[in-house]
Amino acid sequence: MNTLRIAGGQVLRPDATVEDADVLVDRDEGTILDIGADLDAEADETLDAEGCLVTPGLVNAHCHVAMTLLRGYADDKPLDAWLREDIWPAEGALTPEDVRVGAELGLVEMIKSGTTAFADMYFHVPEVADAVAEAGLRARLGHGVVTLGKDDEDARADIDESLDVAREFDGAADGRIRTAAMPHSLTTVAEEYLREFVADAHDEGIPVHYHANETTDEVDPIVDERGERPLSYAKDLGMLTDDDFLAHGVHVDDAEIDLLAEAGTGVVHCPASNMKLASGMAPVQKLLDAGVTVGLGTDGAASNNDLDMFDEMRDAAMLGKLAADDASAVAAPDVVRMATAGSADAIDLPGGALEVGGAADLAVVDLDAPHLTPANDLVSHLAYAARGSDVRHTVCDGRVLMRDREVLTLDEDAVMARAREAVASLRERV
Ligand SMILES: CSC[C@H]1O[C@@H](n2cnc3c(O)ncnc32)[C@H](O)[C@@H]1O
Ligand SMILES: [Zn+2]
Repeated sequence: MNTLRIAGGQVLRPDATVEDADVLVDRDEGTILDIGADLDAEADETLDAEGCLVTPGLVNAHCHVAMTLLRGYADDKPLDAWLREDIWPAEGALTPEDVRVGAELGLVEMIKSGTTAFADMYFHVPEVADAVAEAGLRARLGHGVVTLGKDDEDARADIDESLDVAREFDGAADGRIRTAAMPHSLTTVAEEYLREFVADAHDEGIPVHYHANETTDEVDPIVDERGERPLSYAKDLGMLTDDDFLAHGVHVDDAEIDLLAEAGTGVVHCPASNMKLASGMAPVQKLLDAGVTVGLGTDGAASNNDLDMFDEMRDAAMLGKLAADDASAVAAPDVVRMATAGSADAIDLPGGALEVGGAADLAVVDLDAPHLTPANDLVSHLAYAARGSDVRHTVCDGRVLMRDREVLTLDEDAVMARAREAVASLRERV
């Protein structure tokens, strides 16, 4: 058996306690063999975790990873204008190679900030999947479908591509890649297509992921035209099952929260994107109180503007308190759970907890920094004070993806150089 030992650190356990312990990993199986203070087995490789906190790898449950190329491309606009005036025209000019390098750039950023798994909605998914296979993370990938403005033939071709991609890539990269069918939203895919698309996906056991209840501009027309709330419409369309997960859920009323809790549909909270686009404040504490599975996501780097899940935890805690008008709402252990087990649960991928027999997906956070001193409460530090740049080592599926801040699976400098070139060329074309 080929083993890895993460030695000399403190370990964050699923019950949010912290203990002095080593973590022993079976690299062949990609699982945790043991966690404890007195492990005497020799290991084939050791990662030094002295002065560090070993946490589950962070799980970014909603992203458009190749949008790193559009970071800073268009800021300071609301969602609809931002998409229509800037983002969609630029995305129309992206080549498969652009998406590949954008994805690689995002994956380097994720590895460097302790993220080991993510869910992604984009296009040119084969290129994203190749990049994920090389980088070594886990992902749930899907082709995002928009039928708005398309004729019937193009709309059906987009849906077919989403289903084909979901079939073809499920289980790729030694099982680290899973898939979903991804209608973009309840307003950008017409009802006549949504109903059939969702039924076809579910018939084949493919989960569905979509944006929902993100802005009032999106919610109000649904209510006006149908006389029902968006998530009642989603339920009618069959898109509210416990395999499905939606992004945002900002403008949800109490009845919709009950629908989510009853159905077991996951909600991915994206606080930075919601603040930047001024979309609104999701009622996260209410969702948690109702028993809804809540994960955390960055959304794309063009509306965030980074993929750092530590930032996201802090934003979620701060915004959750404002939304609830209660400083005790969305507390540190809640956001850490959302960024780990909550997200893993929402997108149904392994990871999110450090436990014997579980996935060896972890981040080693170096605590030897002024902003993490003194170590009064390490869960508080993860939620409120730590940064992605504090991550020293990242491990996914038992494989070391970053050691002492050196990314081992992708060439960081080369990826950045290719991304700069791709964007220079894109800017000439758009
Ligand atoms: C068709 S692939 C996915 C599609 O979603 C766009 N997108 C990025 N951020 C958001 C957001 O916050 N709400 C809705 N849609 C978003 C992305 O640019 C792609 O076009
Ligand atoms: Zn999104």
